[in-house]
Amino acid sequence: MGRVGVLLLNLGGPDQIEDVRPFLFNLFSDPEIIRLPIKGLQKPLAWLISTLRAKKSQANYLQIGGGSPLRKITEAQAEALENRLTEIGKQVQVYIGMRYWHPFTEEAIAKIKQDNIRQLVILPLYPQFSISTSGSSFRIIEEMWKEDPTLRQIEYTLIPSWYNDPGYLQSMADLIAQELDQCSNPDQAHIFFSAHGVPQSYVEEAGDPYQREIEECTRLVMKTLNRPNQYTLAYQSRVGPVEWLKPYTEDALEELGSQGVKDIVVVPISFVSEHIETLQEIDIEYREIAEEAGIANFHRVPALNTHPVFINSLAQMVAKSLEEEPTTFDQVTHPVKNMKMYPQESWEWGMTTAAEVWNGRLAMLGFIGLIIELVSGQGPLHFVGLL
Ligand SMILES: C=CC1=C(C)c2cc3[nH]c(cc4nc(cc5[nH]c(cc1n2)c(C)c5CCC(=O)O)C(CCC(=O)O)=C4C)c(C)c3C=C
Ligand SMILES: [Fe+2]
Ligand SMILES: [Fe+2]
Repeated sequence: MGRVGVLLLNLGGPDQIEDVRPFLFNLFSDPEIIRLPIKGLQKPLAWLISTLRAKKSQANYLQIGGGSPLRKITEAQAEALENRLTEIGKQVQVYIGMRYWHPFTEEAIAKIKQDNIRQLVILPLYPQFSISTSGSSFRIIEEMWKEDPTLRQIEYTLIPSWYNDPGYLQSMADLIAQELDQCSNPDQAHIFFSAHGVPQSYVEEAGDPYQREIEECTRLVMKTLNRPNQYTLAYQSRVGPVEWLKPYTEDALEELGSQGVKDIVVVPISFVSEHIETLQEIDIEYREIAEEAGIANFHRVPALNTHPVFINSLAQMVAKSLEEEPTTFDQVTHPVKNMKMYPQESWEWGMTTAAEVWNGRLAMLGFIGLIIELVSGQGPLHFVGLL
């Protein structure tokens, strides 16, 4: 057996404030994030939205020190995983491939080639699969594989999602229990799972398994926790004009407040590191909404980061995956039958409901409106909440 590697996939985040706009441009250039029916519109629209959104997004990053902690945390996770793998007798090199910022997935793959890795485990740091996250990363890797015969000589296995892994569930339950025990009346506190949202159409039209995996994951975390607390699942971080998975976090908080709930413990469930949506959105924005709704005691469970039980669970998944038969990307970029990744034949003008909806949306926004917005800073994108 030749050299062995693990490729950790993650989203990436701006390291400093100047990175915010180009980071947003990369994000909105991804057809798995904004699904446009015409390829040629993707880059101009990404340029427009990233330029218009940059100010608001920068203000949020400034509230958490001017950049995302994601790179440092992911590096610490990679190092901890490598050490744990060594302890269990596996000599493995761990690489980090971010989708929208440094170190990019392309850079990681170049190093993997250079280091002459013969066997590779591809492990997204997203517990649940979504077309918009793991799916998008798998797609660009698949494209690199198709174009490069040297890469095709690497044997690889891929772990599409691991929301039901017992070690992961245990580490989540441990952190929740610790936070509950800081409440004055631990059994009375309401556990509030806040998952990152996706547009409803991903689940309903494109067959994204994300919602099902999130629901199953929260159920399993509660089972592992084995406490009598009530719990709620809601979805945060909606952007843009379309409907996202419901209930929205802000609505669910208000509802709990009106029911007289006084203590909540918020659990970020779709991401394993601290990042802008835990440190800014939950800790600042949602805390304020909760307090205004009368929820006096707002607790938040920290992200897993380098929790030893969690790192060990990743090491065990890698060790198990190394024993498995090598796979092919097609098996994995389509973990669910009939799930629609981009590009697809049916994403043609007027051919599908999705395309029709987009035709309507684009017509509705209108390029004139976009120009008004650019010049005045006020217009349709403000109105629909993209900015
Ligand atoms: C499982 C987690 C995530 C899903 C699912 C997801 C889908 C998704 N996101 C956007 C738009 C944006 N996401 C942004 C930042 C961001 N997204 C995630 C995770 C998921 N996104 C993380 C962890 C981060 C932050 C990284 C960091 O800097 O720490 C942003 C930029 C920030 C902002 O301006 O608000 C946007 C925009 C869409 C449209 C989408 C599903 C289609
Ligand atoms: Fe996101
Ligand atoms: Fe956000």
